[in-house]
Amino acid sequence: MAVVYVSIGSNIDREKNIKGCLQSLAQTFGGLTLSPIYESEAVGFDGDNFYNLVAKFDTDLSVGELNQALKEIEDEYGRDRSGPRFSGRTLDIDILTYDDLVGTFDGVELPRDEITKNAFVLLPMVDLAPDEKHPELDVTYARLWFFYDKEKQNLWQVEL
Ligand SMILES: Nc1ncnc2c1ncn2[C@@H]1O[C@H](COP(=O)(O)OP(=O)(O)OP(=O)(O)O)[C@@H](O)[C@H]1O
Ligand SMILES: Nc1nc2c(c(=O)[nH]1)N=C(CO)CN2
Repeated sequence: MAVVYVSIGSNIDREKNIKGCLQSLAQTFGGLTLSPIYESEAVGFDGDNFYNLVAKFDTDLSVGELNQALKEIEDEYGRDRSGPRFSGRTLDIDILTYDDLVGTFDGVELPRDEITKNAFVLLPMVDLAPDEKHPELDVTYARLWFFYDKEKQNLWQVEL
């Protein structure tokens, strides 16, 4: 069994899509541990605010199989892959870490570099695993958050 952390985001029909995503993930992978949900402004493009969270679960799937399974869940929620990379999205699920793997596996870069770049990924990761170490940097997530430039992004916790 591998322990996986994934980030989940939506800025179109976001409450419905996030709730549906969590149901589908639970159905496919069993028990999930969830961070709080955060709202933040769209980073990188001018669009509606996002909801984001991080989920932790166990899986026997390989990295490639997991990536495929997550894409199928994205597709269930009407993900349109034809638009520009930075545009509104019904549902985005990205693998952040898979055990302590470092490198590129079936086209998936691990750990995902958004962990250290975006508060909407790093803060929910800190909520779930403050004392765990980032596999590549060998520094705890709590420490990464301590050094994160908090001016860079405004985000606030929401209840669905
Ligand atoms: N850590 C990762 N998690 C998921 N996909 C990854 C990762 N690293 C690389 N990839 C590759 O990037 C592709 C992402 O495709 P997708 O259609 O989800 O793009 P996107 O969601 O528009 O990009 P992003 O999620 O970065 O905004 C995946 O098929 C995968 O091959
Ligand atoms: N706040 C926020 N901004 C984003 C997000 C996201 O999940 N949250 N995802 C993006 C593309 O993956 C681009 N910008």
